[in-house]
Amino acid sequence: MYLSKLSLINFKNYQQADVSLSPDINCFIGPNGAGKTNILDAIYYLSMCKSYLNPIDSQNILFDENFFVIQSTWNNDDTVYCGVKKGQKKVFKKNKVTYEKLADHIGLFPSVMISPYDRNLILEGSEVRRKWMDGIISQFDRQFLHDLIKYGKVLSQRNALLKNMGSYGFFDQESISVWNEQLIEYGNNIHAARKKIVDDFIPIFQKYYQWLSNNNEEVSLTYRSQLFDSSFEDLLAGATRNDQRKQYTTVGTHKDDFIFTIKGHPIKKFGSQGQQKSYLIALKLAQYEWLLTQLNRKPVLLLDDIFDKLDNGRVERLMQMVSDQDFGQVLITDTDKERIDTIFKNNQIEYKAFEIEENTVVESTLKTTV
Ligand SMILES: Nc1ncnc2c1ncn2[C@@H]1O[C@H](COP(=O)(O)OP(=O)(O)OP(=O)(O)O)[C@@H](O)[C@H]1O
Repeated sequence: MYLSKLSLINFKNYQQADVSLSPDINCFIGPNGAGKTNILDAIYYLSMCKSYLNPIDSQNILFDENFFVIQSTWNNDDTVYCGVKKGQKKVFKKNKVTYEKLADHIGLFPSVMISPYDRNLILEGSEVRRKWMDGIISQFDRQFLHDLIKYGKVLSQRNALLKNMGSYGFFDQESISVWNEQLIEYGNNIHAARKKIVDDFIPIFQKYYQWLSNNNEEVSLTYRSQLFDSSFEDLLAGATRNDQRKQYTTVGTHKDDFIFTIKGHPIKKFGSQGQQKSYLIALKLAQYEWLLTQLNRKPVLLLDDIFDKLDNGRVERLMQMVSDQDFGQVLITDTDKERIDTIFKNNQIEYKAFEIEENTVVESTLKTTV
């Protein structure tokens, strides 16, 4: 699965851009703010029907315009179209046929982005990590996505009821129990799916981290959930008073977390910047391998600003890995032409280069040949 052609109209800083890509490695080079990440984000849109960076579609329209269009050709054959117009519903088409539900598109043109914004996975609260893990599962497990949406709806109804009862100063266990049943059903399914993926995911993730760090450091990932300690029924029963007092649901899978550690300690506190970055890259490469296995198609790998904070050994091992045949199409951004050229020449890797200047993408003459 690879993207052969990409055309942008009024997407972020691009009034118009047309790019013909190599099925292997593509590098986008330009100064800060040139629009390198925006190219990767356009591809992420085609894959996931949304921006990786800005969830508000209309804010991805070029300033002072009222629509954007992203068009693409995949494997020189399939076309995918994304159109956003202010005040209108987003339109997605595959081979000129409009999707009724965007969810039907997810998983057909998979991609994995590795970006400096992934730091949030380590630094922020548990919600970011749950969303990331749930996003992976949802790409191949429609039932999980359904259960997740239902769980969210039931949870907000239950919370609204608790708040309502709190403000009127009464508590009716029977009304609450109506929601408990559904919460338990969907919650147990979510827990089982998260547990399954983590069990399978850990060895893949560790394999990539070992490779990157040259077997130097031991890392782990643990799924933490209240459902490991008690059944959901017992948790809810035990939390009745607390829920009543706090006026929201204090137990359940919406409290789950994924704990990231290095040498047995939280990576957030005890990992260096390079180790944290390596950890995130290994997580995302594991995500890549996982999706490839589940979807049976190679995702496009989007590497944004990947070289920053990594030592030369890790950079070289990473580039050797992604240029290997296990990976398909790769897009890389960097500010430094010389660095790109040196890394690829040293590793005898061929690539196609693009330079970005003044909101224009130009195919570069820079190209290494093995
Ligand atoms: N809706 C928009 N309309 C016009 N320009 C936009 C819009 N959204 C973002 N931009 C511009 O896009 C540019 C940022 O692009 P991008 O993040 O792709 O840069 P980059 O080349 O990756 O930079 P860096 O090397 O600093 O990471 C900024 O100049 C920003 O003003």
